[in-house]
Amino acid sequence: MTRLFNDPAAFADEALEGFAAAHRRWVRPVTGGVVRATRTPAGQVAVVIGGGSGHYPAFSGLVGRGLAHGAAVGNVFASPSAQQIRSVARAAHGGAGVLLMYGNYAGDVLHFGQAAERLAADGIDARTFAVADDMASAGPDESAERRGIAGDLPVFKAAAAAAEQGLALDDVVRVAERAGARTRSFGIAFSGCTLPGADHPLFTVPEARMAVGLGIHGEPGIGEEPLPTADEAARLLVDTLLKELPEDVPGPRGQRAAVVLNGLGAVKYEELFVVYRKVAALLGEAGVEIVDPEVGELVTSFDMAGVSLTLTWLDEELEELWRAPADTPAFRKGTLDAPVPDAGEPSAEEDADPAVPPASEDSRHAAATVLAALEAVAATVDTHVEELGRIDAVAGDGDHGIGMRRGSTAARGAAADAHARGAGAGTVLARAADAWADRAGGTSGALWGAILRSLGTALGDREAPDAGRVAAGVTEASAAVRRLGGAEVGDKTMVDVLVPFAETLAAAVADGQALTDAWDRAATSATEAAAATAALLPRKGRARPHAEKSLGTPDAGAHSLALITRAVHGVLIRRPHEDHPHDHH
Ligand SMILES: Nc1ncnc2c1ncn2[C@@H]1O[C@H](COP(=O)(O)OP(=O)(O)O)[C@@H](O)[C@H]1O
Ligand SMILES: O=C(COP(=O)(O)O)[C@@H](O)CO
Repeated sequence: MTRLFNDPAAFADEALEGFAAAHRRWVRPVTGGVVRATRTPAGQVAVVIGGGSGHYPAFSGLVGRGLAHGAAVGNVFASPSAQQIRSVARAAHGGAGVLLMYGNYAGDVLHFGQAAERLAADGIDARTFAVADDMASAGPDESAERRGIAGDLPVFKAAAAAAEQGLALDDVVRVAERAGARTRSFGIAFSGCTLPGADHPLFTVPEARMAVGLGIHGEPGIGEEPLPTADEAARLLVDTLLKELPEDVPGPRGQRAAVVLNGLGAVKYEELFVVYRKVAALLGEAGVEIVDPEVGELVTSFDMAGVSLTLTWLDEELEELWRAPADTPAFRKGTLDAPVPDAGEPSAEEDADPAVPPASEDSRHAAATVLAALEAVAATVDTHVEELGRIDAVAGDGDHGIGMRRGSTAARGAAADAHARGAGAGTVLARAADAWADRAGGTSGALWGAILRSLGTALGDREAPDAGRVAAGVTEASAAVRRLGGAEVGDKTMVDVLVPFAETLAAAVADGQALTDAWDRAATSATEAAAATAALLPRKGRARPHAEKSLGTPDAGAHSLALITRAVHGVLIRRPHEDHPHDHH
């Protein structure tokens, strides 16, 4: 249970604010997260890590000398937005490039990838690396699909220590890749976490049972077994990790390994030590030499009761990097001179109030309908916020409603602002797109940003947005989401709704139907397609490792998209004159 909070929607921001206030010796707040209190030395690669809130000390607690140069922090269990990441990276940059590091989740991959592109456009050499250590989330033949859990720590540390040694960006990336390839984790859980403001946990485990193969977002385990003793738990963790060694490790005997026994939030340190005692004995029996073990809370999931074991198989270089000193709020090793905080550069803020480009009267008129549509989107998301969270919690992380509400509310606000300043339909949509992606983060934030951006580009600020333009915009939005997320029809994502919606709309418009009627027909096909996702097995995103559990429940993002198309139709009916904007002339 998370008991102490104010407005749940403000929880992540308020936690970050308090964290920064409490750790001024190490960090200073910037837009989107924190950076080291000390400036990144000129010529040193900056390692910027990040992810959702709710995992402390990941990610902000790992910022300091010897570890990360900055951390971008998203909302609860949602990746930070590309804009947040870019802002943190610009503040952390020491002139020698940036390596962005995060756990392998759809939202993080999308936003960190976009941030790297924006940094490149700013003239900063930026690379990305996703940690994928969790053995439970995909088999060895699909190891690139694995999610990142407590293996984040040794992989981040290897790369950051390499940066601290002065290695060039290419070499820091090489070290990250090598540490990632040699790091595996596996975990077990006894109860799920309860998000701030929620009244029940994201999952429960029956009395006297344990979930095997945990995630760090309240995803249920992939299996269930009787509750073990501490020694049995240790044996399960060690045996699982020893079953899959990296390609270039022929056997455990004689190998040296960094070991992390991680508590997820509600397992006592004493319990962890009882388990560790047996972990150490079993690894010793297998002939593994343990190097600088860490036992404690390193990557958590609010109050989830669970524990995971991580091994990084060391070579000479990785061992030196693992043992190198570090001084961060939550992770210290060896000794470093006292840091000398400096004010650093002012954080790289975006132009807060960019001018609105000129627009034709037709387009400004259409912008009022666009604003009404975005108001209807925010209202329908608000009405269904709990239902969306519930659907997402069946096999995902339960935050779909929260993320969609943050995004759609921000989009409505930005659209209203742009409209009030005389923007055309294209600009209103473009501003709404940026606000949605920036405020929501997460997978759906990135994808909804792309949807609104595509529509905005198609409508523009000049021509009257007739049915043909709207249909072309929706078709481009469908292509953009597939391009960005890599999902196709049948993968059980919003793509299963977006594709039939776009195709039905385009076909009806090509048949000569008015926009209102064509949209009505397309929204009906969207509703049917969303319901049909219940029968699918997820092949992308958070729900993938829990494929069977999701059978019978529709995809959350597919469902929210269908609700939105229907709500927008309500606006088109109320403002049918927008079907025929030229009637005014
Ligand atoms: N690769 C992808 N392509 C398109 N849509 C995706 C993809 N991965 C996930 N989704 C959609 O995103 C929805 C989840 O959105 P959100 O709650 O923001 O996710 P997360 O919490 O994983 O960031 C899913 O229900 C699905 O419809
Ligand atoms: O949940 C996280 C990010 O993944 P999404 O796909 O955006 O939900 C975050 O907590 C770990 O970075």
